[in-house]
Amino acid sequence: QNLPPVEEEIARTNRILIVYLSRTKNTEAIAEIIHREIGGTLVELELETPYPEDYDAIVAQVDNENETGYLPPLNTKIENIQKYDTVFLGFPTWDMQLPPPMKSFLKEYDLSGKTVIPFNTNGGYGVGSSFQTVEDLSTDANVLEGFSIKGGLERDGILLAIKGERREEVRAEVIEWLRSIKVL
Ligand SMILES: Cc1cc2nc3c(=O)[nH]c(=O)nc-3n(C[C@H](O)[C@H](O)[C@H](O)COP(=O)(O)O)c2cc1C
Repeated sequence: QNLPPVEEEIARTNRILIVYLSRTKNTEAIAEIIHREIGGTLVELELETPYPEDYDAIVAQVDNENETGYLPPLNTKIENIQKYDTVFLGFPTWDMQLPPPMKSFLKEYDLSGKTVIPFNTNGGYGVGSSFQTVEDLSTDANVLEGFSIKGGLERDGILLAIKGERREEVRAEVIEWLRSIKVL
């Protein structure tokens, strides 16, 4: 169709979905930066039964879920996943893996034919197997190069690290990445 520029821009942003999981809000900061740059629908993944607040308790639970392959049921429901052609997926590294709720999301929703773009924060140990698992579970999707950056390290009492001046530095890196994958 030949839409005028403003309508074309609205149609484009209507097809972007940004889904993220975040406990201490580092990944949320990245999601917000992306959203401010390119628009779209921003959705935080919520569980039917939230994880425990206590750090040792969540570590133990996630370990167990990873070992058994348990997929925690989601409270979040995406209406009309078909209307999106680009899906950003944001998550922290947990147990050097993709967090179980993101595995639940990818099992529940069919992203075939879409462009999938992962982004991640971690405690300094990298993405582990998480980006590979996004590839493996996004059947017939076009998975673009992801973005990863150091966030907090709850183990050492560092919760939200992507704030203030650091957030502005990170914003510049996110913009550079969005340009490099040609979505900006
Ligand atoms: C249960 C749990 C497991 C974690 N496992 C890892 C890990 O294996 N490697 C790592 O670098 N960071 C690990 N972290 C740290 C987080 O990846 C890091 O703090 C991230 O920035 C948190 O993102 P958020 O603020 O969006 O929740 C873990 C944190 C939690 C809560």
